[in-house]
Amino acid sequence: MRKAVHFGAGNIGRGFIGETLAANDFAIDFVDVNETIIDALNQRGEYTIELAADGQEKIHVANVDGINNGKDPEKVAQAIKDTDLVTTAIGPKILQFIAPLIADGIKLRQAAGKTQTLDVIACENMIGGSQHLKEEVYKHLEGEAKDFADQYIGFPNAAVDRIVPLQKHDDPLFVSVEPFKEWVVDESQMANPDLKLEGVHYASDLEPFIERKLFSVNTGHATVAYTGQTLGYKTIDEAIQDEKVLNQLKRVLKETGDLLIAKWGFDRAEHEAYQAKIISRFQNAYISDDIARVGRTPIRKLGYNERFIRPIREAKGLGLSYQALLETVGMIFKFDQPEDEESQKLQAMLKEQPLADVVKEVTGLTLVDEITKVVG
Ligand SMILES: NC(=O)c1ccc[n+]([C@@H]2O[C@H](COP(=O)([O-])OP(=O)(O)OC[C@H]3O[C@@H](n4cnc5c(N)ncnc54)[C@H](O)[C@@H]3O)[C@@H](O)[C@H]2O)c1
Ligand SMILES: O=P(O)(O)OC[C@@H](O)[C@@H](O)[C@H](O)[C@H](O)CO
Repeated sequence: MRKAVHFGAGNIGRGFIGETLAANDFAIDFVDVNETIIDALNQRGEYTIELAADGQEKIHVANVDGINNGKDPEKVAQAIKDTDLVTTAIGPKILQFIAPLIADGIKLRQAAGKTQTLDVIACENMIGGSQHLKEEVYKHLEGEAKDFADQYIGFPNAAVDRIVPLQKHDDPLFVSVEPFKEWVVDESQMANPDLKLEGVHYASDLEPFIERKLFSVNTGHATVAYTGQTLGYKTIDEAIQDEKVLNQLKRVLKETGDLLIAKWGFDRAEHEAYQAKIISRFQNAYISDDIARVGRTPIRKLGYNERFIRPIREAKGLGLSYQALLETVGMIFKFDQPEDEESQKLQAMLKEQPLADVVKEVTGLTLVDEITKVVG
């Protein structure tokens, strides 16, 4: 049986990556700092996924265990030494913290003379996720270890799509997921192109896929969250029932759709069908997804290359409309969730600094005037 090391035994980690790896006959070492989840994985060696749809089909994932990287970092490096594949779904901001562990694993492979090529796939909602992880890992490698990594380790970018809300069950491993799933990997960046997973699409160029996903699913999802929050809703399914929210979602998708079609030449009818599918996924009555989750880490979501600012910049560059995107950006600045550290940081910045300075700092943007108008 082949082995995989997966960082992040959270919602998408167990709810999608774990399912796909198990279906491809991998034994999985999940790495996480959540002790409850790691202990449960080690005690049971298996868990259950439920599809949130009519019939509520169950999928069984076996041959799993857990490593707590907070307590046992050496064990993680050893696991990487012996593995066939590394994946992550841990959050873009956390990649820098797991990078030293991956570097240590690469050094052990080098010391053991292990020349079997290995791919490290970051399954995060970000453009260039695996290549960003590579940069972080390389900060902990030098000399021959770097040469070894250049030769034998790949960091292919990826796009992963499946809505997995926060889980509220007695069983800490049970995970309810939407039936839809899409995982795309950049084949051109792979070190081991012979290892292909059933259920994963390998593309020669990931960029159109990741932009289509991030600027449709995630820009749209966040729009429902931020518009919903301003109207007092707590979950995506209840917010989207409000015509004002649905209308804002459609306006935003029209703008990102026009941009994606202009940039990548997508067929308009196909893209509109893709958008309609996304709206129906947000409306899934079997899923109750908290606005707090979907809107989480608003400073990250306001980033220069993220789901709002990048399409705004690019639409402006092409002379296309971005008014609805701009309006949603205005709402992000009002996202005030006591349990979200970034939201609290943003609110504190808004109290302490002039609005234009905050806008510039978080978006890295020169369109400060336009944004301050919609926030103000
Ligand atoms: N949930 C979704 O619908 C979904 C879909 C596609 C992509 N994603 C992306 O996947 C990533 C994870 O999202 P999620 O929803 O599964 O989040 P999550 O919070 O459910 O899972 C993240 C896991 O990482 C663990 N973690 C945090 N810091 C860690 C550290 N330093 N070391 C080890 N483990 C650590 C947490 O304990 C948690 O179990 C994000 O980048 C997200 O954008 C999520
Ligand atoms: O994970 P984030 O914070 O980047 O975005 C929140 C949600 O939009 C996201 O997790 C979606 O559920 C997911 O990307 C669907 O594929």
